Amino acid sequence: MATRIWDITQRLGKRTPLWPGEPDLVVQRNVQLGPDCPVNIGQVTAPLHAGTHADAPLHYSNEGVDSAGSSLEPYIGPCVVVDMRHAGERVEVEDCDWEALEGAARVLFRTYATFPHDAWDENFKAIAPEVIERLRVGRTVLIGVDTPSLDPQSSKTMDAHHEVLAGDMRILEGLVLDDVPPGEYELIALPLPLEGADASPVRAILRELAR
Ligand SMILES: Nc1ccccc1C(=O)C[C@H](N)C(=O)O
Ligand SMILES: [Zn+2]
Ligand SMILES: [Zn+2]
Repeated sequence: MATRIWDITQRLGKRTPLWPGEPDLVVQRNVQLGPDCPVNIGQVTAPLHAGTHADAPLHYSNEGVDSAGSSLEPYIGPCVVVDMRHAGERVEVEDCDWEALEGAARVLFRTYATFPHDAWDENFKAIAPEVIERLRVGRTVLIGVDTPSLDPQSSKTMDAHHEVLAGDMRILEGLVLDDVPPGEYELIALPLPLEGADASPVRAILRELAR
């Protein structure tokens, strides 16, 4: 039997919801295939936090590494998907099943029943910094969310991001977890080696674990 794969990546296009105030995501054609030209050639212009992406530490610290400088280790390996749909406006310590999270190297939080592909959701659930702190102490290396940020849209202090920084963990945002049952998987979500970039788009997938 072939190993099952879940694509947990948002499509990038005109309809991709963007953080308020960010410039449009544009895929354009610069060269057109025709009688005098053998190929089509395009160009993409996009905010680095559009769609499913990996924050680089440079996003929340001027001393942090950029997307090119980050190790790939956190972005590939065993992970746990947990269902947090029951949480309130923030995922709190008491909302979590700490038995399931014990020793988890990578944790993906599902908060949406249905991912909002067609509209920006300004009331997305944030993750409490105390949750990140506990994962940091437990040696988690990567935290992923199906929302646009770990911190609330209005945050000026980015407390959850700073807990991530303290543990030198990595972050994935904008995952699509609608079709993924809670449980253990292999995660593969590699950032591009973009120099000077504070984030990178990723193609994020989960693979069924061999049994
Ligand atoms: N575009 C922004 C403009 C202002 C403040 C934050 C953003 C973000 O994109 C947040 C991001 N997704 C993050 O949490 O890493
Ligand atoms: Zn981001
Ligand atoms: Zn972030």
